[in-house]
Amino acid sequence: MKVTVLGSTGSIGTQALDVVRERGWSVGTLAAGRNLELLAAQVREFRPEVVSVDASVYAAARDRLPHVIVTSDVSGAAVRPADVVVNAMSGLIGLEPTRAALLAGQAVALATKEAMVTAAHLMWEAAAAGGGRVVPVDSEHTGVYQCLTGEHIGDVAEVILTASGGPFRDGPADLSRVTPAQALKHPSWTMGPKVTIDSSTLMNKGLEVMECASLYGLPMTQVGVVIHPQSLMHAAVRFRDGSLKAQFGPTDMRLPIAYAMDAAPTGMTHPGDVRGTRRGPEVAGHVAWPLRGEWQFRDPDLDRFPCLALAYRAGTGGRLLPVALNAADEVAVDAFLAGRIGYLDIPRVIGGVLDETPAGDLTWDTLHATDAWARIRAGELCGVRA
Ligand SMILES: NC(=O)C1=CN([C@@H]2O[C@H](COP(=O)(O)OP(=O)(O)OC[C@H]3O[C@@H](n4cnc5c(N)ncnc54)[C@H](OP(=O)(O)O)[C@@H]3O)[C@@H](O)[C@H]2O)C=CC1
Ligand SMILES: CC(=O)[C@@H](O)[C@H](O)COP(=O)(O)O
Ligand SMILES: [Mn+2]
Repeated sequence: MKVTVLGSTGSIGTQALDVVRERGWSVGTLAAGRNLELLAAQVREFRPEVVSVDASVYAAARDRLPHVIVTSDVSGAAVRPADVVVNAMSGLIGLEPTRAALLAGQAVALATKEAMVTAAHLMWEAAAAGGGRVVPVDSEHTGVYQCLTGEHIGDVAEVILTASGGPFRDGPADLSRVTPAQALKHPSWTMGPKVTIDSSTLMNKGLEVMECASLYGLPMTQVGVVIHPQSLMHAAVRFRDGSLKAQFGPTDMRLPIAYAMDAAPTGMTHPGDVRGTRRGPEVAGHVAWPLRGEWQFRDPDLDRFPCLALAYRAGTGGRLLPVALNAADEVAVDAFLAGRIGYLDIPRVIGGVLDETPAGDLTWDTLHATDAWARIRAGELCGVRA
């Protein structure tokens, strides 16, 4: 199998290449941002024909990688011939390459949750127009996909996504003095900085509720969240007869990545279009992972973690609110990591932006205009400490 990995130097990207190595697949195209050191090592090992890098390091990349075609056109990289395209870019920058890949009829293993959060119907339109297919990489959404395999989407009563609860699930009571270093200590997963901070505020789970509704064509009211500190159950689906099916697995993203790569060529062309897949061989020695210990489940505390409520608000309101929420969150998380705002300013900034988001329908033009506006407004609100 020939693979493209966008965001190859990140947490998901490097693990996708672990799967490629373990399975003996080949790599045709890699896209990274600015980490030329790691990209050069990946080029030496996997020998892609083309690499894409962020425009700011294009000249340096050409000097450093003379034996490979270098571009800064990541959407162009996304449409190059491949059996599967793994999109592991973080943030809204991953949107255009996802759309380009779907329009070009690619099979996409999609980690970039922002695509389905902000622009689901534009993604599905692109898939319909170009013949592209998509399977989610996100651990909860592959869990839902696997639970839905062989079922009828009309029989779903509720989907439940698990959340670890993040590093502050049991304290401190006062979150106002939380530091970036504390928030970056995820209790169960090792991930990139943006998604790790989002996990600590429960915004990650809020984005995932929206992602789930978009992928499976469900209303927000049918997607719930439960805190499960062990991060071993990833999702469950409750059916109308009262039966509950759950997906469990070790906390290792290589399993969802491998599953999505196997499933993408027969993946979804429209919401809820779950076909399943023949599973590939054992991933990272996990077949015998032990069923031991205590597994706990409890409700999330929306007062302590207002980001989750903000995400439900944006997802339920729909239209341009998810775009504004996503942009405001990206700006607020950056500002928190840079020490410019406090931890509790994150929901304050996002809520302020949502309050002022103009009404309007989602198109590519309104998406980009709203994203640009929300980033500016969030930046202004970051300058104002509560
Ligand atoms: N990490 C995880 O376990 C999980 C992540 N996800 C989702 O997957 C996505 C990726 O997350 P994660 O891997 O943690 O993020 P990281 O921050 O670790 O990685 C982001 C990747 O995007 C690359 N990138 C930045 N700019 C560009 C560009 N212009 N062109 C191409 N690539 C670029 C970065 O490159 P560079 O470093 O070279 O600048 C890096 O390779 C997110 O949407 C996240 O929510 C979902 C479930 C689990
Ligand atoms: C691995 C994965 O899918 C992450 O999105 C994970 O869900 C983050 O952990 P939280 O449950 O703390 O958000
Ligand atoms: Mn997840």
